[in-house]
Amino acid sequence: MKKTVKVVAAIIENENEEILCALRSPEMSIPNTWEFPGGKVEDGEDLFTALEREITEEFTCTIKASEVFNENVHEYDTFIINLIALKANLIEGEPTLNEHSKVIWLKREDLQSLSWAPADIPAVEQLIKEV
Ligand SMILES: Nc1nc2c([nH]c(=O)n2[C@H]2C[C@H](O)[C@@H](COP(=O)(O)OP(=O)(O)OP(=O)(O)O)O2)c(=O)[nH]1
Repeated sequence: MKKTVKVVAAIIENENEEILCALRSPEMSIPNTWEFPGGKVEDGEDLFTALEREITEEFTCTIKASEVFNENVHEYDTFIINLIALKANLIEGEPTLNEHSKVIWLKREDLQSLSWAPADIPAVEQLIKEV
């Protein structure tokens, strides 16, 4: 049976109404795809704490997660992901690359120009519909 992993991802919007998008590196799983940055929730950890921890680890900046925006279950070849996208605000610092290949800020209408990790498509579609 495939394992189900619970993953939190951050929808971070800047003052220009642009959303932070991160490119997974060739060394990461699901390489060279775009994602909302985040990672796996550890046992006993709440979603908000998990996301704030992951962003500090991966980008050396501080966010505050505010609310659940989209939740989706997607089956990959080797595992099932329960992807929970949370709205979040950048509190301190700017995203610095530690593991990812690239980050960019994109307007909602331009999000579909990227090659997203398949599990992220529902969150991308909801963002485009949002305004
Ligand atoms: N962070 C993140 N992961 C995503 C998204 N969409 C998606 O399919 N994934 C997948 C990629 C990975 O297989 C998994 C998350 O793992 P990760 O590598 O980002 O998390 P992690 O830091 O906790 O992982 P690890 O180092 O413990 O392996 O979920 C997304 O939008 N954000």
